[in-house]
Amino acid sequence: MNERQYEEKHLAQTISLIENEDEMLKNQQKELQKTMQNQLKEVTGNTINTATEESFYESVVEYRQHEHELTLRYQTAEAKEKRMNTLQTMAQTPYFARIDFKEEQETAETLYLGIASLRDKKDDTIIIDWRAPIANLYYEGELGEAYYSANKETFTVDLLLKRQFKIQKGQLLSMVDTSEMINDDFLLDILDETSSPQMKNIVSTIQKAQNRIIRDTTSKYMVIEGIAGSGKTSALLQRIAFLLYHHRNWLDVDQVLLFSPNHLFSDYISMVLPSLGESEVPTQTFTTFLQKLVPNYTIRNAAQEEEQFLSGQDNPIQKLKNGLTVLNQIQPYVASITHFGPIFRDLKINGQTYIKKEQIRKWYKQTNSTLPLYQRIQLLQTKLAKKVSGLQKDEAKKSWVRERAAEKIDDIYENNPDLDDSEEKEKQITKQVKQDLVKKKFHPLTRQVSNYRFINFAKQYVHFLKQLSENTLEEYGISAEKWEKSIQTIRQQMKNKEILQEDALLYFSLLKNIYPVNAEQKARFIFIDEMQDFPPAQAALLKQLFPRASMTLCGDLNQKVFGNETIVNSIDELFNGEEVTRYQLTTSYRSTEEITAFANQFLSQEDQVQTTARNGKKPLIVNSAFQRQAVDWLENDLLDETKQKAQWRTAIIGKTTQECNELYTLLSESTKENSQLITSENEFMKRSIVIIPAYLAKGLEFDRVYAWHVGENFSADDQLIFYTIATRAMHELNVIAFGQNSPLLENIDPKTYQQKDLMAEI
Ligand SMILES: Nc1ncnc2c1ncn2[C@@H]1O[C@H](COP(=O)(O)OP(=O)(O)OP(=O)(O)O)[C@@H](O)[C@H]1O
Repeated sequence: MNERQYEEKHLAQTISLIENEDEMLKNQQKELQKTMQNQLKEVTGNTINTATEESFYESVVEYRQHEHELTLRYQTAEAKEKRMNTLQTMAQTPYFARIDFKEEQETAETLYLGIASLRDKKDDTIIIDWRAPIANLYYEGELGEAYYSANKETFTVDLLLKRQFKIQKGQLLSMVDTSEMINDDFLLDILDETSSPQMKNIVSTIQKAQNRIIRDTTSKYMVIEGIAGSGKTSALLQRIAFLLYHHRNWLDVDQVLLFSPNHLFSDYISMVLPSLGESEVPTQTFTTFLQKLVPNYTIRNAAQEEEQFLSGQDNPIQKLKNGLTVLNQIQPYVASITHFGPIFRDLKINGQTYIKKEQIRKWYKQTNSTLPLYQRIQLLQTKLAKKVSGLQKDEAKKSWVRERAAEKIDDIYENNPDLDDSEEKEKQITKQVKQDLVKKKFHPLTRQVSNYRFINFAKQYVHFLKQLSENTLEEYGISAEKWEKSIQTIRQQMKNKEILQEDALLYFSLLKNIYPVNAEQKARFIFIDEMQDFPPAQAALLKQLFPRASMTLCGDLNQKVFGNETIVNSIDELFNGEEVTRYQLTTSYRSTEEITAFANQFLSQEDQVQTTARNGKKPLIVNSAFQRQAVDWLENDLLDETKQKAQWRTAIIGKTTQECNELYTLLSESTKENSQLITSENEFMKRSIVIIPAYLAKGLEFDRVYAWHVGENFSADDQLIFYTIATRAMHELNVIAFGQNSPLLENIDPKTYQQKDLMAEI
């Protein structure tokens, strides 16, 4: 038997083991639904009959033992369900690599690496989880002396073999032995594959630099910077899977918060964790997160709206609020109002005042003045609750209550003829009815007290904004007049129960310092993707809310598409004095060398060394005389589907939604049928050709990209937008220009692209 035949046989045996375990768990699930007694009787019969490979179960005893071990391992129905999902994925691709090694005097061992572990009937390990410490030998070890660490100890082994497999649908397609890193051809093979509407995992080809990020369990705060397509998102998701495994004794998916820039992107990455055998971690945008904290207002996220992204103009007020300056002033502000107390409001029912704000302030002043504001407010709340209950007692004595109660009692006795009509019973019922009547009337008041609505938060927020120093405003170039005007707008918005995201954040932070807000404290790991578009104030709030949580931030300053204040420049201030581990990823796995070289010319940052993994065609710039000619060329080119291109996913990326809409109307009916216009983050990519504006395309990737209409609409300041568009392409990039020339394309090196001049063809 040669090596290939050996591996094929091993693969078949492994798949049968997987199927057997799956079968066994399925049966266990069924049995769980029956009674304990039936279960005991039936388990043996059922499951043994279903065993497909006779030799597998040598005896009932052995089988029962194995079953017992499985039961112990996957105790709950939920764990069984999860394991069965994993087994289904494993039945297609049980493993992707094999390592052989020898530990000191021991005999050589062979381990296969997969998305989860698998044991045979003797409980011997057949497949090891890629996240197990020893699996690191595959990602980092070289043949010969190699090391791995487990439980803070380092073990030396003699690494004898590293073999990679390509297995699909249970079939061994190829295998290759490699000495050092993951074999280049193997990686290239994977990178050459066409893209898919949903991101794939990279478990079989994780690169050394990515592996360090994924397996870092010591850094509390981590910042990953890297060029477009260097696998930041991939590493981040693999890291989540790794941490869920590493901390499996206590970490649950609901303790992981994953922030993504928009819903379209969330959908794109949603299958990665399930494909690794993990439950999906619900991805959220910061807006949806904040909305839960500020439920009384509808949050508008103008920062992510297209106009702003396109105008490229900074909105100084928004910039100021999204930075750390204003947020940092909340605590001192709250300290400054503690003596006098916050702005109170009358407690009213239907316009009638029951407790005046002046009275509330008096009671506030009686609370212990050495305590911080939020504790004094808690004491005040207790006092108010008592007062409201006193008011209720007084109310119960009023004539309307007596009259309504008498009516009710008549009704009660009429409807319940058998009811005990003794004097005592009637007295008891009357008391209850009176109480209920008063309670109902006072319900709005009790709610106001329990929700701390005796404080006028909207007014307080406005007061906070008003006292911001002129110096602070000046720093951001904001005149006092402009500031005042913006405050008026906020007032109006809040009256309409609306609030801008940057205000909602500050408003919530203010609330949090005035009374004890019950925000969920569960998060232990926070992940932020595309951090270049995540303002510092947002990260700071997360840090305040979850002080124990570890944070992983990743992004690329070069793909900053919103003209906002960015976290990247505030890292030092944000993590003031705390250690932040920084990682850099400098190889692009997405785009070919040619596309990367072309796109790099639009970078504004001082750059790191960059490498790429693959080669392809140079990007093509198509110069057309007018729009119709450009559309015709585009439609023709889309039709030209050679065999390879037939499977490709294509994006036509416009600078604006408007331009995308316009292009769509110019397309022929047949092109329209085959393509999908995406203009909102709430849509999903369904077709293989999408027409999409730049700000929605960030983070996504396509086999082929057409940058639509790169003319005078792209100014010299739009470099980063253009960079983001160009780096969405994996294999082919076309830049379609018409109208006046764009200053962007003026100074680029002619050696980095090919050109097609349609004007000459007229
Ligand atoms: N180690 C790897 N093995 C195979 N493919 C990889 C590897 N690392 C990254 N890739 C692939 O490269 C592409 C880009 O990865 P990813 O989207 O994670 O990069 P990114 O840095 O987040 O990009 P962007 O900055 O554009 O958002 C994906 O198709 C991903 O599968």
